Amino acid sequence: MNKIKIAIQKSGRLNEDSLKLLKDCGISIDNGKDQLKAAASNFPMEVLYLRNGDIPQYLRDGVVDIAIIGENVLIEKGEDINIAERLGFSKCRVSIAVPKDVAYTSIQDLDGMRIATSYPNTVRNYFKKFNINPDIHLINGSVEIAPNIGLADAICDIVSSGSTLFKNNLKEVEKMLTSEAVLAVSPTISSENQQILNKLQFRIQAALKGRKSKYILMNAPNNKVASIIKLLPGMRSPTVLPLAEEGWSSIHTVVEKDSFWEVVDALKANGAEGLLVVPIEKMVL
Ligand SMILES: Nc1ncnc2c1ncn2[C@@H]1O[C@H](COP(=O)(O)OP(=O)(O)OP(=O)(O)O)[C@@H](O)[C@H]1O
Ligand SMILES: O=P(O)(O)OC[C@H]1O[C@H](OP(=O)(O)OP(=O)(O)O)[C@H](O)[C@@H]1O
Ligand SMILES: [Mg+2]
Repeated sequence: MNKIKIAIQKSGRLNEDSLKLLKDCGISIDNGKDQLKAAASNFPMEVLYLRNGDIPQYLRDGVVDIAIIGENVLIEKGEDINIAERLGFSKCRVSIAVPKDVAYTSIQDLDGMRIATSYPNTVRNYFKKFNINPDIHLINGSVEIAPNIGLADAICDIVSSGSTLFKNNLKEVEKMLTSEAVLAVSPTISSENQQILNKLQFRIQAALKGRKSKYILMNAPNNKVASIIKLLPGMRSPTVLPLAEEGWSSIHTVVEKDSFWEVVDALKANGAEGLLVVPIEKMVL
């Protein structure tokens, strides 16, 4: 039987969330420890555990059909590779930072400066827009230490909380791009595997939508139901059921996590009682 080959980061920031997403899609992977290749038992899929940085080339060569990869890596070395789905985890940005005590006014200050980075193409392309030719020093890890050891005047690296920059006495001066984990597709994917990808994407979308929403249930006196319903979005419209106690109803609906607390405050102010909040596993619209 034909199987789709997916690349997952072997170890690092993306590994755990990538496997969790497959699990949330109902896909079980027989995972022998330290195996570089594994098969799903209930979905036509084979998993290859690879370095994030190597994945664009494997996609291009058709060694794998799809991959979960940091978008920033595609921007660096996979501009020709399509993104099928944005996955919402491993959010970060790629930025330029300089030592805290350096006065920085604009990007022109970096003309002729040495920049340490693992993302040379990203830096070059960004600086091209400003007509600046940077002196790039390629480093594969611990980039933030470069200015402190006299190796560079500035760095370009991933920033998330900013704590690595802070610990190394650096300040972020240019945000070049934002990134998140994405599902990338090989340009050579076969039509059979494209069918399997469509099935997978359907499941991913249901799992991601479920993560973004909560199911809430509440009680309210019947004379408050109309005003409460006005506050609720719902997938089509909220469900209203009579309670055993005369004059009361139970209202059920789906609320997006981002607006959740504002909605709950408004519901309480409008007479809702006994609110229950339940996580949603999947949402198929
Ligand atoms: N601090 C962070 N916060 C959020 N996302 C991050 C962070 N650091 C890295 N990422 C994202 O996770 C991806 C993988 O990062 P990680 O450091 O695990 O691996 P890597 O060293 O870039 O890759 P490789 O697997 O080739 O060793 C990055 O490309 C980026 O998209
Ligand atoms: O802004 P922060 O929240 O501090 O995150 C940024 C840091 O995270 C990543 O490193 P990671 O911890 O993945 O180590 P690595 O350099 O070994 O990849 C990245 O390379 C930065 O150094
Ligand atoms: Mg890293």
